[in-house]
Amino acid sequence: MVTELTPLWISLKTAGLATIATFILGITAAYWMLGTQSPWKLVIESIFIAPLILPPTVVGFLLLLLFGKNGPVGKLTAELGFTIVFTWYAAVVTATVVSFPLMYKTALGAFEQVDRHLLQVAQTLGASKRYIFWRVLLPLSIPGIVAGTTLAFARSLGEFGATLMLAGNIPGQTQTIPMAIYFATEAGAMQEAWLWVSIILSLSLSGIVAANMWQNHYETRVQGRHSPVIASSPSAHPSIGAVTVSQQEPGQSLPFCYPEQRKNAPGIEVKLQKQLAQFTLDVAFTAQGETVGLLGASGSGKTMTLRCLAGVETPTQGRIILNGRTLFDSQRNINVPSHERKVGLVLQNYALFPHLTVAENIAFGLRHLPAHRRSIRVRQQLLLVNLEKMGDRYPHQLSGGQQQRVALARALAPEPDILLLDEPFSALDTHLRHELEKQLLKTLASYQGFTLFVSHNLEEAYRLCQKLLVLNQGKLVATGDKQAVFDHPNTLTIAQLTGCKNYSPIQPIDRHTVWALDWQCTLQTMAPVSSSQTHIGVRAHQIRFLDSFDQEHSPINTFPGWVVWTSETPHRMTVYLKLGKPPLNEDDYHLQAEVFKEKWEILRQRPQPWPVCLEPRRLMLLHPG
Ligand SMILES: Nc1ncnc2c1ncn2[C@@H]1O[C@H](COP(=O)(O)OP(=O)(O)OP(=O)(O)O)[C@@H](O)[C@H]1O
Repeated sequence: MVTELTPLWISLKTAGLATIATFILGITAAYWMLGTQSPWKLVIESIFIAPLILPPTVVGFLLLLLFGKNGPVGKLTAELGFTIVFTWYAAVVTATVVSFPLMYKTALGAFEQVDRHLLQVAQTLGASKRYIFWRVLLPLSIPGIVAGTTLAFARSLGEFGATLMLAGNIPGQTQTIPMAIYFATEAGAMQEAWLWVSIILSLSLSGIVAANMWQNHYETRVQGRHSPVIASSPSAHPSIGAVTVSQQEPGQSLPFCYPEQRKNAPGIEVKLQKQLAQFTLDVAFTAQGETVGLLGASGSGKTMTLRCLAGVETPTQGRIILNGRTLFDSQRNINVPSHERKVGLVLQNYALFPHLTVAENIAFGLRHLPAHRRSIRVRQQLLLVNLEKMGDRYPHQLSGGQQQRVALARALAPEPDILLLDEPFSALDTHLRHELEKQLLKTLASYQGFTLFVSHNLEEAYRLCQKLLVLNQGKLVATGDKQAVFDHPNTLTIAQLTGCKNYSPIQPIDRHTVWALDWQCTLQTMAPVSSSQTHIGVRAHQIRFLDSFDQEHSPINTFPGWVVWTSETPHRMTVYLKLGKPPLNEDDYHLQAEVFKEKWEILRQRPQPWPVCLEPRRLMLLHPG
């Protein structure tokens, strides 16, 4: 049996060209779909997917209407002096159309898998959409795209029905392997049919096996590789080895100092509203070259505020002015894109680019610099965060604390006007938190811009920031110097959000005396009581235990207190107390007091009740809300 091999070449030629076309069209369509807000999105998506679910003969029929001599494309090509129908080009067209949905869907799935935070951070590092596509989105989608390309090739190779209708079965011209199989079987030439079946099976299966093997290999390299998977342009890869240590070494030479408010530092003025389906953010504040803590319960709008400042979220209305530069103004229709805002963003999960080394991550925002200066800056940033030996590592080869420092170095490298830190310590253990807090303080000491630090942790915010903003359900309920915010919370909500655990409704008795309804006691206050104040509060660590109880000579606001139950931490004891009379059960308590363990060891020896003093200067009179 001598078999003419042209079906093999025609199949390879048409499938190869169709795969190239599908690759370009599928990725372009997927990328467009990823970013579009078009109301026709669903309809367009259905059209993209249709060739996958329609019978091939229907696809062929529709293509015939389009490319036939009376169809719009057919007429156009006729005018240009050629026809597509019944040529091998027609086989390329049909193979492209039927394999397109596979490429499109797989590429879209791969794009959607890429962590959105990576793309947002890339924007804040000054990268354009195009740069982000080539440098972040595409490299991170490679396994999906390879899978899509393989499937598209296999599908193109196997296309039969639509090709038969549009290209026909012309031996030596349009006859592909599937047609050769069909017509060999029809003619009873089973050996020939078997040969073609074996060829197409080997081609398709070996393609899929090769793609799977490559994918496994790729994933192994991504999880534990030592060299980049995707070759990037040399300009984007600074050669940090070329920099000598005689360069400035900020990490070593910087004297440690608390980041004082910088007198001549530029400022930020923020007034913004963001309306969401179930939530409204409404904040206004100003700050100048200082570290400001943004405190608030979960869901109070801290991250949303940060996102609006970073430009990855558009406020519904308002104004953001940074160093005299308007970043956003709804009235003047100004919305500076994220990549032009000069903001540094450090997220909870750090969002390091997993396919780039530490040095490449830091260099990401330094594309505008010439290679040697970029290399120096990367080196400086590595020194600043004490990671000078880690430049060649990949993020997965770093500990959580090291990753956090890389994220900080990356955000600071382009010298942003504003540094936004979204709970950067939340993923770390207590020891590391403290270490990195010290590191952050040192780093911020050399940073001239304004820092907004989001945290749930009151003590952390207190240690790191000079000024505090307290958010409650989307509204700023307190702003000001941290000590003032903690000492004079003003409202019940601020007291609670700043960690006050003891509060009771009050009835005023005179200008400096109230009846605390929940605690069942009369209290003298240092501050005068106003009629609009509805509650009184005292912080747990400010409750005093006196040595002895003397009705005559005890300080004012001293009451007998019984311990209801206790809760222990490594260094402190929380003591739940009932004032005035013994508790009925373990839920019957008035106050929580916190004492160090040493004090507790002394207290616990004493007979109850203990003299509990709520000093007038420690009592906070609170407005509602
Ligand atoms: N894309 C969104 N669409 C609709 N609502 C959203 C969206 N993003 C956030 N929200 C809502 O906005 C509110 C504020 O969210 P945000 O993430 O700013 O809170 P947060 O204070 O940072 O909370 P946490 O401390 O838990 O991170 C929440 O009620 C949240 O459900």
